[in-house]
Amino acid sequence: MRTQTSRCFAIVPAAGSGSRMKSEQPKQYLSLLGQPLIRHTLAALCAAPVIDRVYVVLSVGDQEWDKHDWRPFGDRLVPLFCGGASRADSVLNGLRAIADDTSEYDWILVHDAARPCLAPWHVESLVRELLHDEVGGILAVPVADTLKREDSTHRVAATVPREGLWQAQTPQMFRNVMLKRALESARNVTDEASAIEAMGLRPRLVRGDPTNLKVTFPLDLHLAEWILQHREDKA
Ligand SMILES: Nc1ccn([C@@H]2O[C@H](COP(=O)(O)OP(=O)(O)OP(=O)(O)O)[C@@H](O)[C@H]2O)c(=O)n1
Ligand SMILES: C[C@](O)(CO)[C@H](O)COP(=O)(O)O
Repeated sequence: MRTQTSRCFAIVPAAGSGSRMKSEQPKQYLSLLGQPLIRHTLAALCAAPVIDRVYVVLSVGDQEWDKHDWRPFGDRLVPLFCGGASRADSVLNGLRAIADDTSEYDWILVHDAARPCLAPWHVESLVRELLHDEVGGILAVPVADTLKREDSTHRVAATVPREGLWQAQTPQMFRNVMLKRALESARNVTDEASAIEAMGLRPRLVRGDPTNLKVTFPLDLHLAEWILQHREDKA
């Protein structure tokens, strides 16, 4: 799955505050099956043979990282204390921080710290589908529900056709140089693909599944727990 000229690296933005979780701790450190949530995320990425190294972007003032033992991951895991004001800023700061250790044509897989249920097959499908792609792409799932647009009174203004609509997930995989250029000129993007699209390019959609959920609201923590427990039961 590798080419001789380019390697794959992961960047994990983990400098958010998790305001929608309404918890005292940043959500990436909340306990999930007895471990910090982010540990599940990093373990999944560090276990992927196709990924050379995992860089985790933490906020400059992170008080939690050093309270945990990360030695089992060895030098496959590198913390960078350079998070920014937005997710896009954190990713861009991370890319700048690793510039000397990566080449322009290496692949970068950006994955939210807040998606702890990443499975080996998610990473394998993404890399297999995109390794020879000119643009890169993202994991995503087709929208399954009927979509409604609201009016100002919370009544249905319209039913929006869902054909061709997908929900973006992570990892999002792009060439180092292209991603850096895209994020340097991007404004208010919530994912890497949006920055690439703004350059006139069209990222590929690689089908994932809903188990790779983002922990955003308190209920999601319970869903993530259930997913991981049942996946472990199957192993
Ligand atoms: N300035 C920021 C904001 C977000 N993130 C990271 O981006 C990922 C996805 O963002 P989201 O789920 O929105 O996390 P938060 O910004 O922490 O949550 P909220 O929007 O509820 O505050 C998370 O892993 C989060 O830590 C980041 O690295 N730097
Ligand atoms: C990148 C992302 O996970 C795709 O679904 C998502 O956009 C990031 O979350 P945010 O809440 O928009 O920061």
